Amino acid sequence: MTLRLDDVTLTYPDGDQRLTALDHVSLTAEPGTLTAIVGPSGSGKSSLLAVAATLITPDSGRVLLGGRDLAGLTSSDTATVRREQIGIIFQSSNLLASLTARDQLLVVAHMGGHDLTVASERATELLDAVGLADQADKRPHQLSGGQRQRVTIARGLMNQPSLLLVDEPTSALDTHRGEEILNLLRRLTTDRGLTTVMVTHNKEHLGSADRVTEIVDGKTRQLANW
Ligand SMILES: Nc1ncnc2c1ncn2[C@@H]1O[C@H](COP(=O)(O)OP(=O)(O)OP(=O)(O)O)[C@@H](O)[C@H]1O
Repeated sequence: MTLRLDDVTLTYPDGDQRLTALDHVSLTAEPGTLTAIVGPSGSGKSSLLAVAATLITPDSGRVLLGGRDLAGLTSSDTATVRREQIGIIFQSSNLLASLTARDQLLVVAHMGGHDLTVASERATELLDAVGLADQADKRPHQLSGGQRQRVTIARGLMNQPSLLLVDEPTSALDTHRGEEILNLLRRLTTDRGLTTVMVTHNKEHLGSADRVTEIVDGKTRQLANW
């Protein structure tokens, strides 16, 4: 599904004033494409992801998913959209220490009230897709950082989202493992027709992106050559 942010402004309380985190931001991300968001610390990248994830309602402007304006939805409908259509891969992956890779995925299906037989097949398929078919019974401490990030990505895809939001997927990884994760995200985006929006600090990763949007002081601009 296409994600569209249309003239979105978001402010936070800042003493007795307001701090503008997103300043009339517009952005369109299409299915099967990977959009990278770059910008200095504090420029509004995480705020942009949080708005796209429906976790924060902007002060003004519209967020549309598949042409549907999310502002008109009740909070319970918004939660349903988030659960069924949006996969979120945030920096602190929050894998549960006591669960195997496979159970990290199944717990998502369990919370979503999904048929567990279908979920089990899906977990097997996803662990295979991220290259962890033979690591399914390992717990987080038995996996490398790159493998843990793969589990997080597979978990983010468990509910078959159409929009995948990713915050700094390689921040804890060395260059080689980071590249592998980028390649994986690129492949999953293409193969599954995902609309992927990824925040990254790493300029070397931009080659994998279809579009690169820079954000500075809450204002976006699309970079030339993308
Ligand atoms: N909950 C909040 N309350 C008040 N101000 C906030 C809040 N969250 C973020 N901010 C401020 O909004 C601005 C944008 O923050 P945001 O986290 O979106 O930037 P960022 O580009 O993701 O930064 P980083 O790269 O450091 O994670 C910053 O000035 C930040 O201090």
